[in-house]
Amino acid sequence: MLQFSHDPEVNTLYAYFTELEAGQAVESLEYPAHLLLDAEDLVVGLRLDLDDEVTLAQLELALDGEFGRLDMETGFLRILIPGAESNQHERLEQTAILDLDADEQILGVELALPEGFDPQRLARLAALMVALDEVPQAGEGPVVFGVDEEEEEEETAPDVPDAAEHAPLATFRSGFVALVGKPNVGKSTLLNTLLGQKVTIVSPRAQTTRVPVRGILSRPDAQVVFIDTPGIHQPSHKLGKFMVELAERTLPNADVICFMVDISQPPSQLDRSIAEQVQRARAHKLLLLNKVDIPPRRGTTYLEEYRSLGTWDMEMAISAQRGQGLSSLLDEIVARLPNGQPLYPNEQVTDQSEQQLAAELVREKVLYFIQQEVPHAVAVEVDEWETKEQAIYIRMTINVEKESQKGILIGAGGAMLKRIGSAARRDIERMVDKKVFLELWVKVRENWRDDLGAMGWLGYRMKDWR
Ligand SMILES: Nc1nc2c(ncn2[C@@H]2O[C@H](COP(=O)(O)OP(=O)(O)OP(=O)(O)O)[C@@H](O)[C@H]2O)c(=O)[nH]1
Repeated sequence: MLQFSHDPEVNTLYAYFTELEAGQAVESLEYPAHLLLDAEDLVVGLRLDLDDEVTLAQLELALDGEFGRLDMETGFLRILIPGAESNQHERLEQTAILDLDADEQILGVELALPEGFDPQRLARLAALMVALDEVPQAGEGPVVFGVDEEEEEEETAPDVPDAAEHAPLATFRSGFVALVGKPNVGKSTLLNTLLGQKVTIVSPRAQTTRVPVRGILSRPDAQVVFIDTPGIHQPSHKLGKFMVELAERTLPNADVICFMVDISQPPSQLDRSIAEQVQRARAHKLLLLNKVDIPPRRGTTYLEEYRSLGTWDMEMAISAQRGQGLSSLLDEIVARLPNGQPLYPNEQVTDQSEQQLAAELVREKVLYFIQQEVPHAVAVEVDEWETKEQAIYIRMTINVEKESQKGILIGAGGAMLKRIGSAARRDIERMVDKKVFLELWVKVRENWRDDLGAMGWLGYRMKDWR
């Protein structure tokens, strides 16, 4: 487990490798530390320069996860958030304090941040941040009691009043809102943040979303049915063609189209051609300039270039990841929906079943942990789902296209598959609120992405979307 807390009052970042309770940490050690940074100078992890005094046994918690790596030669312990890459680091002036328990296990680290440190540089850690209940006392270790989910939602999701009581139906609004754009601009992140829960998977890799996913937001005056679409791209196989076709099909039926772009990057040819398609639709058209939290390179903003891609009812700068600008966005969307009755029951949040989402969560972990092309060749099937009183037993097959991909997925001694399985299991448990036993198998289905029969078998069938 990896979690962080930030206490701006004492300008300290805490990283925990286990759930801590008051007084658990009884001893401490000090070592030089560095912040690990990504290409945008944002913190994605930390490095501790350990020495021989620290034994491997003491590092069990720090290394028992998808985040910790120890370089035996240098003694560098690197803690990196899943999916991140770091190519630079920043040495901290003060040594880090490692908190140890009675068994001398290293439980977590306290890092004094440099003076004037901009907390926005911790943005990448957002998903792993927990509330700090109490400023730790020296030697006592940080005190944390899990995430307060309600509080977390309030921070990110816009304030949506309880939908139990409707406005009179004559003034009630409802309709479909398509989220479209090229891969990786943040469409799925936006949907999850708007709904305050995960209904669609997210990854740093392009072409994560494969089929349209509906996310339903109900409030007293309106029901908005968002459609997260696959990123429109130049397809190189039948699966890609299927994904793009499904995304394009949402355009004619949408009441509002949110054309999403990544404002930290200049527009590409793909942005231009998607903008042209959007312009041809009859819907209201909003230009969403996402990722405003990323500082523009050399002060350049691409606002004018994006603006000139079409005629927009409105443009809005947002950060889907941090929830910035989303309340006003929601109001602007609702104002453009037609009068109409709710399309789904109030309590329904998505059209995805738990089984579909669980399979997607497994694919999400593959996208996080495995490099190169392999994740794109993966399709996950649920073979068995048996709900007992206390637990759910799930068996899934991860399909790949080649034997070599199967090898990568399983990893040495099955290590990679284990890693994927335990990360996915944790997420599925959170979703179903039950203990989960997850069994994963890997199977080769040669070139399934170019085989319509196999695609259909794996759930990518055009007639299901007519
Ligand atoms: N800095 C920053 N990153 C973001 C923001 N929104 C999304 N991201 C990141 O951008 C990457 C892509 O996000 P997704 O939501 O999967 O993008 P998508 O447009 O749905 O991608 P496809 O499924 O490939 O079409 C992920 O690593 C997100 O964490 C944002 O507002 N700011």
